[in-house]
Amino acid sequence: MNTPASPLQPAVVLVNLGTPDAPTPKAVRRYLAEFLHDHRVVALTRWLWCPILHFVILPFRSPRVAKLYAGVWMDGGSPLAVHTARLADAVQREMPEARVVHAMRYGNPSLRTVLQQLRDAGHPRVQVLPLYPQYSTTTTASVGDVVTAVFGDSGVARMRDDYHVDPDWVEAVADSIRAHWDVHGRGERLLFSFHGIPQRLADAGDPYPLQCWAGCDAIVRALGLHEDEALLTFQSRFGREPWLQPYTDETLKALGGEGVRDIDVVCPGFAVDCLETLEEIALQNAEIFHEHGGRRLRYIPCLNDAPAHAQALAALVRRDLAERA
Ligand SMILES: C=CC1=C(C)c2cc3[nH]c(cc4nc(cc5[nH]c(cc1n2)c(C)c5CCC(=O)O)C(CCC(=O)O)=C4C)c(C)c3C=C
Ligand SMILES: [Fe+2]
Ligand SMILES: [Fe+2]
Repeated sequence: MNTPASPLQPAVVLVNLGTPDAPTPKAVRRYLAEFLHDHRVVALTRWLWCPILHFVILPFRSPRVAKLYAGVWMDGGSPLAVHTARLADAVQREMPEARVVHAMRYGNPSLRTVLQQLRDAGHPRVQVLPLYPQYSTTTTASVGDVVTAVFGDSGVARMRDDYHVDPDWVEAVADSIRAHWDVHGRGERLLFSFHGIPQRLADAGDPYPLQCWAGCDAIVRALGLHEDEALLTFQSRFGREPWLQPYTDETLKALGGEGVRDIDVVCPGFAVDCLETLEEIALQNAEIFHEHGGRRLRYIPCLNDAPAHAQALAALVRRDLAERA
């Protein structure tokens, strides 16, 4: 937290998922252990899940995933950490009237610690914005758990649930796609790839897939695309059960086989670039597309700390704070 503290100001906390502190098996293991112990992420009973996690997933996944992180690591750290910090700085510049900080649900800076510091500093209003445009019990609700644990029902802290069809955000994403087309040219299709969740959770009422569809629809309309020019898929499967479909990798294989040569991919479920966009989409899925006959997969970066992104988020937070004034 690098902004001078003024307890009378409202505080704004931008929360992202979290990421390892280093691209090493040890740091990745520590991060995955915290992440995958969260009941919101894996709800299996602990006597069943803990042996699988401690004896299979953590020992085997950590060294493999550490190599993937090493391939996208930036000078200042993991892309998710660097871009989230820069985004918080950009929102702070848009909101001099508030103290804007960022926190991570897993890893550092720890959400619990950041919230405790803000509570102890006596900020009268704390507005929490999870950097997930679409609500999911696996992500947004987990942030809510920590907010409730720290602030209880004091009324000091409030959290926004989603912003998947916020007009400023939709326009910022659409503008970033247009700007990318202006510089790099336009592929035959625009594929929207969102992080998946288990299908079981959607069946139980998690609104996440509906919000992905609604947001995608709004962006497609803002771009004036025909329905058959855009596709929506889900990436980042984890475990063996069915996740939301269609899957991104399977769709790219099929498109390559159908003779589609150039494709653009955008990931509006991710506020900032991270392992899942820079490695899974821009590297792994680009290779899959090539292997199946595609020529070029152009990845359109996340909004990151673009001024339009910071302005859209600042406007959301300002509205949320005004409702409580
Ligand atoms: C954008 C929203 C996200 C949802 C919904 C989500 C659900 C979800 N994720 C896992 C398992 C993993 N996700 C991992 C990385 C990761 N996930 C998100 C976002 C969402 N996850 C982001 C932004 C990232 C990247 C973090 C980074 O450091 O860059 C990982 C770690 C990487 C790996 O081991 O593959 C796992 C594991 C589950 C199980 C889940 C819902 C049940
Ligand atoms: Fe455990
Ligand atoms: Fe994830």
